[in-house]
Amino acid sequence: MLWLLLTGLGGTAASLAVPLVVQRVVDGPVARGDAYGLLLLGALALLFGVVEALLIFIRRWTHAAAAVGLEAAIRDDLYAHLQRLPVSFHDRWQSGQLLSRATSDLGVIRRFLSFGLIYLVVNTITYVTVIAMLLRLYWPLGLVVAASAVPLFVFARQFARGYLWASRALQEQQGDVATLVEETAVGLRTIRSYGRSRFMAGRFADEIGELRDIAIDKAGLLSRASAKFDLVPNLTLAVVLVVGSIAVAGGELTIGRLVAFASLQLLLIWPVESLGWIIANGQESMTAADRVFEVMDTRPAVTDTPRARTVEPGPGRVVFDDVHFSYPGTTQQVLRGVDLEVRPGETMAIVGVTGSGKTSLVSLVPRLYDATAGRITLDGTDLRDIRLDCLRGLVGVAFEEPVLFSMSVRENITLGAPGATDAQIADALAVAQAGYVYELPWGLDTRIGEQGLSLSGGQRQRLALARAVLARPHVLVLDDPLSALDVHTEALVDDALARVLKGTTALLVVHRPSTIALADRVALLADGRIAAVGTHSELLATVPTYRAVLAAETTPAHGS
Ligand SMILES: Nc1ncnc2c1ncn2[C@@H]1O[C@H](COP(=O)(O)OP(=O)(O)OP(=O)(O)O)[C@@H](O)[C@H]1O
Repeated sequence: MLWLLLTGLGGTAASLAVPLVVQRVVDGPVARGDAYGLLLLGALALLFGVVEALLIFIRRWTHAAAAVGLEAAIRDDLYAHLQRLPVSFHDRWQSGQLLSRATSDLGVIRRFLSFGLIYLVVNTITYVTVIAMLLRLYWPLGLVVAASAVPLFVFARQFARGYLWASRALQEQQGDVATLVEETAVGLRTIRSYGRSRFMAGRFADEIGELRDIAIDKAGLLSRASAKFDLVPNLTLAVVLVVGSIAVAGGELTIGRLVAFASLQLLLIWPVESLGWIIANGQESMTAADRVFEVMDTRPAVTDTPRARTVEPGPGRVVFDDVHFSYPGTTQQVLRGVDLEVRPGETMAIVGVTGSGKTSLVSLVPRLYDATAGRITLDGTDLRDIRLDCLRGLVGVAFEEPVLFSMSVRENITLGAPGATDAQIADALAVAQAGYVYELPWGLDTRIGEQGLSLSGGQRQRLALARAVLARPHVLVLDDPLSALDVHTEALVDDALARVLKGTTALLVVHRPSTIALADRVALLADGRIAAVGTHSELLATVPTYRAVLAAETTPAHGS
């Protein structure tokens, strides 16, 4: 950046020197008919020209590395920050808006840092220097040129205000379009199967149309402002030429001085003309920076407390102690005083009607969210007192919606256990009944498509289950991980899973009675509290609500 600035200033100084040489050429060698003097001054002008060209070359050469380097560094910070932000942040934000901030907004900022900002500094210094030189050459005309800054200032202010609004609108709209593209790509099957392709295309056309309209309005603002900016120096030049010629005729000014004056003034045309573009670029990057900082300034809500420490794996007792929970930014109390003890090595099934808060309850264990009141302990230590990376190493999770990344099968499975051997992977795959991966074209090294879309729902769930099991977690959280499996495969997985669950403390959100059989005990969640805890048969015999919940969950699952 320093190189950019120094070469920018050096180049401008060289170009400003040329008119002063011209003045001396006209008033000296040309007036006297001195050929040798002309050659000398001509060579000097050439030297300045060469120096300017060299500096421009260095500036262009260094600019890419500086600007692209800055952009990459900011993008890196933004991505790292997004990883630290809690799940609740991502619940609230459309991914397209994040995408446009990480891509197009950073591009706008880069353009400003590499061009706009440099030209703003260089052009301002050029402007002030030229005005000072003009005042020195012939002050009455110098004052005329200086006064032309007043209308420029007024136009610039008007333009800046209008443009700020338009830039923000354009960037928001770009985010909305990115969101729509992302949603369409992810939901393509649903859109196709409902025959809504044309409807979605129409919606996209509307959004794109709005983007186009804002962009055209914005371009209109810039072109109107540029025309005004253009007019001012050209009108001033006309005044200078007329008044200057009269002054030369009256003997107050030499021709050489007038030529130098006019040449210097021509050097002002570019800084003034570029003003519109620089302001536009500045306003765009200001709104882009605002948008990036909306993300950067969001403090991660789930973080390590100063007391947080690394703990050694203990027996694995998980205790919920009067746990209350509402999602950030909402008033609805999802959990209202949950008391539950999961004993070491025990598998506890969580059962409740749809929307009763089962997923919310188990999300608190790996601290995807923090309880709003009460506490959860692991072997007697409050979860908030365990370092996050340690806690997440101890707790393995598989959710109903399995997310697979655009990587090989092996990389997907070993996400939580990067050093796992092939034998360990084979064991995990066997538990999850996911042996089908060996039949894929490149076996474990097969790259699976975006979100594993080339696999079936059941296949994806089994991979996600293998991933959770492979990490040999101390506490396993399984949120209905078998919902997409057919009855036969589920039975096979259940058998294998039963062996894994034997030695592990587990929380299992389940709907189907067949999976409940895996659990040692069952907790019934109702009205944000644990209404009953016991073995499946105890609850069946003594708790009518339990029977009702299971009946309600079983009916659609078995399609009868
Ligand atoms: N990210 C979120 N932000 C705000 N509210 C949420 C969020 N996720 C869930 N909720 C609300 O919290 C309540 C409990 O949802 P949760 O997903 O925990 O229920 P569940 O028992 O797991 O349901 P299901 O059996 O259908 O999976 C619901 O009323 C839901 O609307």
